[in-house]
Amino acid sequence: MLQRCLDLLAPALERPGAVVVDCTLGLGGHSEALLARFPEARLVALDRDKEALRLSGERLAPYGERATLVHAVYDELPEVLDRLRIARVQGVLFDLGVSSMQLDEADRGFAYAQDAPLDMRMDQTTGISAAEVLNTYPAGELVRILRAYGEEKQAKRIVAAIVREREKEPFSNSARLVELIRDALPQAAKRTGGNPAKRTFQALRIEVNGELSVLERAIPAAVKALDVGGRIAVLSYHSLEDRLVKQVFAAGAASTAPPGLPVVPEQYQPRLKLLTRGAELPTEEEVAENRRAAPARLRGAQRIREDVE
Ligand SMILES: C[S@@+](CC[C@H](N)C(=O)[O-])C[C@H]1O[C@@H](n2cnc3c(N)ncnc32)[C@H](O)[C@@H]1O
Repeated sequence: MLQRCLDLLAPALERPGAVVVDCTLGLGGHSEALLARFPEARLVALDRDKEALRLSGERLAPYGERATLVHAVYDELPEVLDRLRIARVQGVLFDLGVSSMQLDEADRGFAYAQDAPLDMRMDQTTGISAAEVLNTYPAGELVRILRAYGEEKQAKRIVAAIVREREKEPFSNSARLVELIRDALPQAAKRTGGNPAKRTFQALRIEVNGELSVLERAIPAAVKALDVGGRIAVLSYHSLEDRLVKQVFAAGAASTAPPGLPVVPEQYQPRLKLLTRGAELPTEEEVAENRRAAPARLRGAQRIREDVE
């Protein structure tokens, strides 16, 4: 889907002095593709994970001053652009979720397939770990998180088992949680939806990193940073993220005029034009090449009007 992101952003970036922000640098694959495809553009790339910045810094070193890498959470985009004295940008890309590096490095605790300390913080310099969430949150709060962020139908059952177990001994590693979930679920629930621990792990990761609240602030901030004509592309990997992106784009693309006006004045006109019909999905070939791309959803929009303050 990288190619489609690049095509979607292209009309805004094929000009001298264009600035594109990669809000989710990761290992720098998308950033490198942006620099290669748009030779006249400057890249600003953010990641909250210092290890990602270190690795992609080496990868992007050949691009010299065209690439500026910043350790930041993506809802800090307005402050980052202020510091760099960049007033407006022509493109923004989000490739949400965790990177393959984070999943593959067992000791980060994101993967349910390997035993590791239950950390799950993307920025290991701040915040609380997944183990602390499991060991300290009240049962009702854990049920809410599993339902809201994991869409886990068996939340009550799983949380009852967690609370029972943590009283005997606090959680520290992933294998014990995976085993507990497998034992807690009824047979029928185990047969559907892949690994039974998948939804709980997703929910914990979202809670630990405050992912949805950060995204809720970041997408409108990114739209606001766009120049008129500028474009934004967002790749999301679960329905909660995609729903949020869809809502922000739909609100921007709608007129805010009160009903009954014969002519819609400028301040009520839409600020965004949608560039994708619904969400675009990966092709069969893309999924065959990379199984982690299977749940991807791409949405794009173009800024077509200034805000009227
Ligand atoms: C799916 S990966 C991006 C992979 C990247 N496109 C590449 O080509 O390697 C998502 C990255 O976004 C980072 N990330 C997730 N949430 C973030 C946030 N709120 N602020 C900044 N970075 C974030 C993660 O640390 C991770 O490195």
